[in-house]
Amino acid sequence: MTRSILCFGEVLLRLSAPGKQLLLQTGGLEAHVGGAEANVAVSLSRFGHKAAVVTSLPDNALGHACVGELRRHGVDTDPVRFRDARMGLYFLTHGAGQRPAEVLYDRAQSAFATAPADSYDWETLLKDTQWLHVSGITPAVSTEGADSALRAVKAARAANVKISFDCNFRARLWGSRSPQAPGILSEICQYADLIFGDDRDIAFMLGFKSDDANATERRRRAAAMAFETFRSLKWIAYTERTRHSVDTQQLAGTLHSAKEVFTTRPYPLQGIVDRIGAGDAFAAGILHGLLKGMTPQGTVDFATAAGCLKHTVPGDFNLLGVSDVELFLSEVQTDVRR
Ligand SMILES: Nc1ncnc2c1ncn2[C@@H]1O[C@H](COP(=O)(O)OP(=O)(O)O)[C@@H](O)[C@H]1O
Ligand SMILES: O=C(O)C(=O)C[C@H](O)[C@H](O)COP(=O)(O)O
Repeated sequence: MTRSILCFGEVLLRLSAPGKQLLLQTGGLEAHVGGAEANVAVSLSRFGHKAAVVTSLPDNALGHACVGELRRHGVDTDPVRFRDARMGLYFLTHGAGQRPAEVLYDRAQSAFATAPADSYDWETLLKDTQWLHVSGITPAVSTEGADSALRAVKAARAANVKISFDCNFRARLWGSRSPQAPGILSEICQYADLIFGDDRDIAFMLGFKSDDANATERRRRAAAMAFETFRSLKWIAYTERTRHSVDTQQLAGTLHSAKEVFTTRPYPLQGIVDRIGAGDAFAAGILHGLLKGMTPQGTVDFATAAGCLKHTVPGDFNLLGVSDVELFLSEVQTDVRR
């Protein structure tokens, strides 16, 4: 049976301070499996698609526990490679009120970051696959990651597999390699059918100043420049977050084709439980719509609803299914379903 999507990237163990506590305030840490690309795979699997993850993990209890967690949510982990190297971690302190969330990475020299680019046999891995999903985090983690991501998208293009790329800019990961970032990210975008990225990502990659005061106009101009520059590109999608505080925000979604723009209304987000992974939930929603042949408006509505709902689920993964998203979109007011 054809696989809907292969997601390539680092699977991370996330260690977070409980509730709204500061890191190590009371000594406890909650563990969740995460990582941008794994989040997309889990969400698509929960939406009923055949999703697989390809990554490199340590050949120890941590690496095997991560694989077990992905499998629990129906993700195919056969392509996962195990190596004798460390687990990539990130520490998270949730935000509250006027205090933003804080991510502390501890992933240098991880099994994924040090995996040589020839660790992955893309020709075999991409067989019978409709989409490859990669993100800008992989080239940011190491030169090996950058080489691997480029090899992956080139192989996907050669095999006629569609390419989804989430720009996911992470300044703290690029570090001293940041001058190389625009060149590497835009080379990957040359192969992409679908990009998740807004005007900031596009301006950064193409090296222009995005200074139009009107945000909508700024995003539309940037998208037009991306369609002109990246010749394989068919879709650009992003969310727009309006922050009143860390706990009270609004989220709206946009999907551009080369000729048209589809947007949603801003949805209020109240009592946010966990905002990490909302971008990945949105990405999975867009991919779900494209895989299902939904209309562009239906696709961005579904994706934005999925992104909103992720804010209610603790952990990196959006574990909600299609019926949960449809209930959200129906705007039926209920506090208990029974
Ligand atoms: N310094 C930056 N340069 C270029 N793009 C950036 C920068 N910081 C963030 N971005 C991009 O802006 C977009 C919004 O980022 P962010 O506000 O962190 O929200 P989200 O969690 O929805 O990705 C993302 O697509 C991200 O890649
Ligand atoms: O930063 C990384 O390297 C990670 O992969 C950690 C998180 O899982 C994703 O960053 C979630 O990203 P959002 O969906 O944009 O909140």
